[in-house]
Amino acid sequence: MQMNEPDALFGATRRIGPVILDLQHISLSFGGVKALTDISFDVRQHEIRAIIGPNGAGKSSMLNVINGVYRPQQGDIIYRGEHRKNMDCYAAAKSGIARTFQNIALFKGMTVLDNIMTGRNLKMKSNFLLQAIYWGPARREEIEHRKKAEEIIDFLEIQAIRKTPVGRLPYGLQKRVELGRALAAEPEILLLDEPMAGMNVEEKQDMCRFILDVNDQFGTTIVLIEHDMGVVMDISDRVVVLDYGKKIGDGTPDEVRGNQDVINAYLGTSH
Ligand SMILES: Nc1ncnc2c1ncn2[C@@H]1O[C@H](COP(=O)(O)OP(=O)(O)OP(=O)(O)O)[C@@H](O)[C@H]1O
Repeated sequence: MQMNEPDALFGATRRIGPVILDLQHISLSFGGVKALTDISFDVRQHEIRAIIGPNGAGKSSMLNVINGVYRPQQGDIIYRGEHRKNMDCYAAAKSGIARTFQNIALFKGMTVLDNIMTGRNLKMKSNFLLQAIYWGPARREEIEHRKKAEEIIDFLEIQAIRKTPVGRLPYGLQKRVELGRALAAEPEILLLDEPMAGMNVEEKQDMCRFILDVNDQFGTTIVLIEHDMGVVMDISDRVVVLDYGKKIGDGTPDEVRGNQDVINAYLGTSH
């Protein structure tokens, strides 16, 4: 699919920009298991890009390649024009790629505020010693970071639970806190692994609204894996479809909906 005129495709009101992440011919195996075979797709600045596919299709593996958890045996990753054979977790986080996980990865005994503060770690400049004695620049920095965390708490409408230990919260709210922690890193690209899994309808609506608001108000580029087709088709600009580690579709929600290979893959798994 030709993507030369993004504004024409996405409408004048959206600020979809140039390609910022380009994955070319990515292949990844675990022993004899081919998780990804020759996958290529790109992500444009400010867009919401979904990755869908049946169970075991390779979606999480793809996110893990993007943020450096997995190193592909073949292929290239071009992020902000820089070519790499693989990403490195720290470098990915440092250069603006944040993510949430399929299974919530928060510190359950810590409060909402403190969990969100952990998302600021890479932004902290003062050294460990200054932080430990909470002196001078470290103190000023801490105040700045807390202010940012409080802004995120307001944005996600979780003021009432800011001092509650995360482990005491219902699942839907924990997912929202996890989003908050990822946002605290002020990412350029946000990777969301099944942000709505296990949620009821109301929680899903809230999460959809927050994802759209993050994209709209902060201009964050979003790459998400989601099983709920209604959600995917409603909020995504473009969708890439994987099946058994291969790409079988890529395009706008309407294009993907009409793709016979995609229809077959989904009908096949439902039997
Ligand atoms: N660390 C690993 N070690 C061995 N095999 C793995 C590993 N991670 C993924 N796989 C295999 O790679 C394939 C793709 O898995 P992956 O989790 O990426 O799929 P998925 O589309 O995210 O599935 P789901 O929707 O069920 O989460 C599967 O066959 C899986 O068993």
